Amino acid sequence: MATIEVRDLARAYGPVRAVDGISFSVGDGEIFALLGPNGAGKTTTVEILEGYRTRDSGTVRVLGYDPATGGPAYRSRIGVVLQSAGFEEEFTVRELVRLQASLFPRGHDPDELIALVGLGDKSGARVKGLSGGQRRRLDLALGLAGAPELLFLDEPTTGFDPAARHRAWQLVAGLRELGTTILLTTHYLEEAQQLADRVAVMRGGRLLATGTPEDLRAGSKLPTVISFGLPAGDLPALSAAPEVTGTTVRVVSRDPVADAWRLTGWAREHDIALPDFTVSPPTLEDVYLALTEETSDEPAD
Ligand SMILES: Nc1ncnc2c1ncn2[C@@H]1O[C@H](COP(=O)(O)OP(=O)(O)OP(=O)(O)O)[C@@H](O)[C@H]1O
Repeated sequence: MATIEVRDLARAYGPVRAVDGISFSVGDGEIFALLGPNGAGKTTTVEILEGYRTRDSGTVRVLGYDPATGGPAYRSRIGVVLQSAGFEEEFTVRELVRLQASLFPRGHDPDELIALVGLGDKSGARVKGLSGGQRRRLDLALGLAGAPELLFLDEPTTGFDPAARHRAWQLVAGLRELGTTILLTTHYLEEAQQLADRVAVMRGGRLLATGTPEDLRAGSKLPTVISFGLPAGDLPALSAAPEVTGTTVRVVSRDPVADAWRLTGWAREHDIALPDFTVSPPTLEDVYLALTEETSDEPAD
């Protein structure tokens, strides 16, 4: 059974159709990323699923509950990591995590959790002395404190340095091993590509595409780009005309396997170096940009 089941969900604020009839489901143990530009309707959707906002129409089932009426029984089974939780600044990290864990029937061990998010050496520090990235890690520890079956992660690594981001990714991957279902929103496409089993791209309150990152890339029809340092000698015929910028050659290939084969064969035959030879298929970011730029803000009915 799906952990999250959303059918024809809609919510307007006055004339703004923030969520305009979307349907999707998230399977048990799946990591699902909701992507989209500012104002796409992600937060509205997520907050309806969390039970913090009302909907105008549509059906929503999460862990078998309707979040609008699930009350404390529902809330005790989910974890929420907000973009900017307001903390009690005078508390220490350990005090806050202990307090949060004590609110749930089967909370995690606070010290283990603090170590898990990499705040072990800050356990006794007051919140007011934490850096922005350390606060986000504390957000994560607080979201996990109740050992939730379903975790809502809203832009979990905004403000993280690269090492902290990789740690957070490992942490989320570890949660997957534990079977936690995760609904993630992020503006980092690499994060979605790394973590998500499936992604949904949203804009103007609607879903533009849903699928695995690989499905979206394969379905995008975006080209693979072959690039290399400008070699001596005339290049062989390729599926598209090479573009030369400075000392770099770029081929927006229509047939990457054949072009790579022709180029490498030609280079070996003539003993020519192809420095930095790279074959780059479209990334999730390329697909996302193509999807969201193609579509106007006001989808026609
Ligand atoms: N409480 C509100 N009152 C009025 N309009 C709102 C309210 N909350 C959101 N909106 C509007 O609804 C639309 C969707 O907003 P939402 O916050 O759901 O988008 P988002 O995808 O989460 O954006 P971001 O990436 O910036 O967080 C926007 O046009 C926004 O201005």
